[in-house]
Amino acid sequence: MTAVADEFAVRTEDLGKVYGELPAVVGLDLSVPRGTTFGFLGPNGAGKTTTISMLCTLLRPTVGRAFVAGHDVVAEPHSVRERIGLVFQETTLDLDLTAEEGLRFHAELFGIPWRVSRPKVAALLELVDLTGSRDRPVREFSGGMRRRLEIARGLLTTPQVLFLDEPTTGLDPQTRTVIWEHLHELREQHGITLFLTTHHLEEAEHCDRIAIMDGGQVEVEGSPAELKAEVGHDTVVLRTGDDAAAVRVIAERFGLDAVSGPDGVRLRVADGAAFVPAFCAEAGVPVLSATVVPPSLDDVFLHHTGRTIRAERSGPLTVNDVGRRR
Ligand SMILES: Nc1ncnc2c1ncn2[C@@H]1O[C@H](COP(=O)(O)OP(=O)(O)OP(=O)(O)O)[C@@H](O)[C@H]1O
Repeated sequence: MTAVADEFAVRTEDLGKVYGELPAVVGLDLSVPRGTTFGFLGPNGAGKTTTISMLCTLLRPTVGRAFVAGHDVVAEPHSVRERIGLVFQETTLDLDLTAEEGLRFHAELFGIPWRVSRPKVAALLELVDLTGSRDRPVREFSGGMRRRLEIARGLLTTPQVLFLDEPTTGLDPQTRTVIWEHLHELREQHGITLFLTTHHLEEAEHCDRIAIMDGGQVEVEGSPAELKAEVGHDTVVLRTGDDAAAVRVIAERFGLDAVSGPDGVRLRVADGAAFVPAFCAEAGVPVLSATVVPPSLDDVFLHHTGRTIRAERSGPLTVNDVGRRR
């Protein structure tokens, strides 16, 4: 353990994992301050689960080092395990047990007797709004209730860091909002560090900082606001009386490329709010509406990787891909 590592909930140095010939995670250097929410944003196959598995001591790194709550994941796996909670992508709840029985059983697995865990179980069920359903079998729970119960289970051992792999995947937007309310509450009340992976842009917006991961590498890291500001352009959508003429004016007077499509004329411009009145003054065609859209995290992803997060990789990553990208 080092003093530097201890300041951070998670810290990695050149961490990497190779599966056979496949470099799934390459050269990862991360420092996540305690008490913050950190998100790994990337498409399927980016290496997010592999990273989280190494940090949780479930997978041995091929190269590099990682410290969680100040402990080395390879040299001190037990110390790491004592300080973390996990919420996996796939549900691992026992569907035949009631919510309360499941939590009690989990606490006993960690050697915590019922007389000790009982008040904690009650408080956690309350935290995730499941007190009224504590005696119902989990089989009867909705996806959102199951996920909330898994979050409660991840907290039973009072972790310093809670790892969540795709915490709200497969849930409807309303349930996602509820789960995020619980996660924010957790952080406020207990100062816990949340480390999550996601390929949902809205989920990434909840994080203090995100790392955009693609092809096993972190492309860029920062707060969602910083990353969006760096993209440096807005998207403007115009509805005009003559879209073809509007595209010509934009090219001739402003030197910008615009495209005309079913939703109107669309272009990228550094400052959309300044462009719209300037265009209206010069247009020479009626402007029916103008919309300025600030950059989204999808634009950030596109900016750094050359493709949208929704686009899947066309095939598995190879050693040559990584060589080219480095
Ligand atoms: N046990 C394994 N053996 C071989 N290759 C693996 C193994 N686990 C993952 N991979 C490969 O490593 C790469 C990264 O996978 P990983 O599951 O970490 O990505 P991910 O970003 O979590 O994706 P998803 O969002 O789909 O969960 C992928 O190309 C995947 O096929």
